[in-house]
Amino acid sequence: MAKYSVENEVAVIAVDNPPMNALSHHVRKSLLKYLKEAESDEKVTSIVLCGDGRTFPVGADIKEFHKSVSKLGPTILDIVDALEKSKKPTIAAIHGNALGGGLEIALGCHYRIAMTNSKVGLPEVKLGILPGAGGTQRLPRVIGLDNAMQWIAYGGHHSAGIGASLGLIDRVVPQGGNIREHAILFAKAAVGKSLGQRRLSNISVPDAAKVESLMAKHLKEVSKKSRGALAPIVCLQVIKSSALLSYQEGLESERQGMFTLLASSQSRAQIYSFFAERQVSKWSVPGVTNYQNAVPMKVKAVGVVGLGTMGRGIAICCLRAGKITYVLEMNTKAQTAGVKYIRGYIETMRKRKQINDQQSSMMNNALIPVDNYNGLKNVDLVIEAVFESMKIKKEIFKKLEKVCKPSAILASNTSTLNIDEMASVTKRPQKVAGMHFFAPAHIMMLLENIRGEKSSPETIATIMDLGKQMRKTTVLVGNCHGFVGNRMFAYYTAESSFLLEEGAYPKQVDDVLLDYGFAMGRFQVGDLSGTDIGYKIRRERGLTHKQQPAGTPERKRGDRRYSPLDDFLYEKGRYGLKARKGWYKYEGSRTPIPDPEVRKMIDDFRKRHNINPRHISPEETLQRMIFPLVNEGFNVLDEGIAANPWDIDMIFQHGYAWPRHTGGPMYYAYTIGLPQVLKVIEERWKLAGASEPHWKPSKMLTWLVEHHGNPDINDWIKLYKERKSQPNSNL
Ligand SMILES: CC(C)(COP(=O)(O)OP(=O)(O)OC[C@H]1O[C@@H](n2cnc3c(N)ncnc32)[C@H](O)[C@@H]1OP(=O)(O)O)[C@@H](O)C(=O)NCCC(=O)NCCSC(=O)C[C@@H](O)CCCCCCCCCCCCC(=O)O
Ligand SMILES: NC(=O)c1ccc[n+]([C@@H]2O[C@H](COP(=O)([O-])OP(=O)(O)OC[C@H]3O[C@@H](n4cnc5c(N)ncnc54)[C@H](O)[C@@H]3O)[C@@H](O)[C@H]2O)c1
Repeated sequence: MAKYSVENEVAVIAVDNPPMNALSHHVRKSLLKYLKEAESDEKVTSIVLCGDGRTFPVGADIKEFHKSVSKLGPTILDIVDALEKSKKPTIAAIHGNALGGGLEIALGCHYRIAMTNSKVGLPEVKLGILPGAGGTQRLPRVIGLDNAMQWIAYGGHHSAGIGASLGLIDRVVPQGGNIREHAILFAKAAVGKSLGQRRLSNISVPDAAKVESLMAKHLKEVSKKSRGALAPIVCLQVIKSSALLSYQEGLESERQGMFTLLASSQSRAQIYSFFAERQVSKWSVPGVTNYQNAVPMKVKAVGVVGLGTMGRGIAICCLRAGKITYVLEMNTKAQTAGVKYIRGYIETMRKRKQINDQQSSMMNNALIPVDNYNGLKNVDLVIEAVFESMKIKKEIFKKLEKVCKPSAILASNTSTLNIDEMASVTKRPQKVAGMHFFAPAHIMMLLENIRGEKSSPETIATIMDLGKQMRKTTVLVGNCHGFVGNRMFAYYTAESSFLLEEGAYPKQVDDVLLDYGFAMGRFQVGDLSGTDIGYKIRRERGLTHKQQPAGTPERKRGDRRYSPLDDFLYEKGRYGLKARKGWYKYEGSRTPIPDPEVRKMIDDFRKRHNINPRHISPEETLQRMIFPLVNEGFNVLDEGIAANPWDIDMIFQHGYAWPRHTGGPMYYAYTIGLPQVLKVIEERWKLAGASEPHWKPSKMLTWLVEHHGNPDINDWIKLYKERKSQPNSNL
């Protein structure tokens, strides 16, 4: 709804649709009604449009997309038109965020004023669509093509100050000011002034002459940054029309572009992702606790043990979240290097103006290096990030148990190991949990939090809350080897090596993944993270080539198929980018170059095992990489290790850079259709047999297909768990 009042001859229309004032159908109806009322009321000389509560409208109601209600008029464009055509000056008074359709209605207004801390932007591209209420045609007319392409194709949020510097915002209201009062005064002063040039559809695009070169520049950038995504490209094509066509023709191109994008599976996947991101914070442990009733502990001070690759990134996350951060490292050199790295990073943030001088000195003061466990006696929570060894981790947990106050939570950043086993050496298993960060910890958005068997509701609530304070996409999962992400990802990695054995080379596999939309292929990522990481994990599990007793078949571990190619690579000192050689070689830059030495290693291996290499199609490559991972995803859901398919999808989008426009592995399977996915898995299972158990069709997947075909992803858990809970379900 909207609220209407007239103050001092100024009509004030305030959108009132909490929490974000989205422009839902009922809001659009009421907005247009009040606009007409203000227009026809002779006592009204000007009109202010604003948002009640937290914010100016943040755009269309995303819940209405792909539903019949979206087709009900008036549209946002009808409102934009009415605002622009008004004979009385219209002023948008922005506080909070003016995003998407919200900014488009502000662009329909003759003037825009904004609170200094407000944000503006057209983020539709992130939903796989484009600004569909004239934004692609009006924004370039105010801020120029180059800026508009940048804003729309990347969907960023920009400060009011930046907006003002580009001519989008006519006045910035300082902190503490009352936006509504300022807008009313502004509106009074605008009465009687010519509105001709204030109607943005009347003016031309300032840098229209540069359209071709700008188009080439931005197309190149988006194809690199958003590989495989349709929306950024369609956005650019439609913005181009603003420079070459009339406003009306440009609008038609916008309409066509919107139809194309709305009809694509990508927009559905991205809208799913928008809600999934918010859904994961509403965690629940069925029958035990959930986000609404568990109360987090207050965490003022955190300890980080181990200051290697992960520990330093984790410490930065803690400092950014305002925590006093004690860091303990056993190796003096590593301690000095780690502290230097963290302080250097704080300084970089300051130089980039991500933090101010005061914040920088607060963070520096909050970083406290200690050289023994006693130094951690006052912390509320410890995150252990030492070598991936159960023995070492248990020793550390025993020490922490002794020195830390009884209320302190003990968390491990282990990527694979059993949290309950670590908890078992303490007297506080209810206070033990996993906090699995992804490398680099201060950059990657994912935090996979692991609840142990005995973790208390307070412990779970605290680690989830801490993730939120760190602004991470924080997903709660259960305890098992590799948890959700690494457990599923192991099959993706394993299959990639099997593909090499059978006929592919690293670049061939990586190219397929790049075409799918990954920013990097599996072997490029392996080189970037370091091939030693996987090796150490395999060594901890006794799997590596060198650990096997004489006579062990090279391609088997127990009765399972195993590819030793990754071990051979490591044993040749090819540790990845840091060694300037891994699956690829690197000559002076980070560009991966296929290396004949690796090719020879693979060829020799095939010869030794009498493998006749065959051509492997891109389709088979993709299915072999992704479908076992999806199959394991269903096992993870079946076991309750992940609560929902979108939890898995968020883990992969934010922890493994899975392309957002596919929605994630589980949503992708849904897009393809579960029956088709199962068919391929079953065929492969027949071929591979018991030595490749990751192809054994998941019970949950099989049941869903047999009984429901391709049910809505939102119903998977409900349908399956209902059936599973029935007696004699055999599930
Ligand atoms: C604004 C935010 C940055 C705030 O972040 P914050 O972290 O503070 O809060 P949350 O993100 O947790 O949000 C709280 C709560 O609100 C829900 N919510 C937020 N935004 C919307 C929204 N736009 N619609 C619906 N619900 C919303 C959110 O889900 C949370 O609730 P939950 O229960 O899930 O916890 C941040 O919220 C944010 O980034 N929001 C989205 C901003 C955005 O993307 N805006 C663009 C929207 S798309 C758009 O505006 C399109 C326009 O160009 C118009 C296109 C017209 C084309 C016509 C074709 C078809 C059809 C559809 C109907 C359109 C009507 C029409 O034109 O007539
Ligand atoms: N590197 C990754 O990509 C990644 C990602 C997620 C999780 N992890 C997990 O994080 C943990 C750390 O991994 P990393 O890559 O940072 O390892 P790393 O080898 O870079 O750092 C580990 C650090 O711990 C220190 N250390 C070892 N024993 C110690 C002790 N008893 N007390 C204090 N310090 C000690 C070492 O000196 C070293 O500096 C592992 O459990 C790993 O599985 C790693």
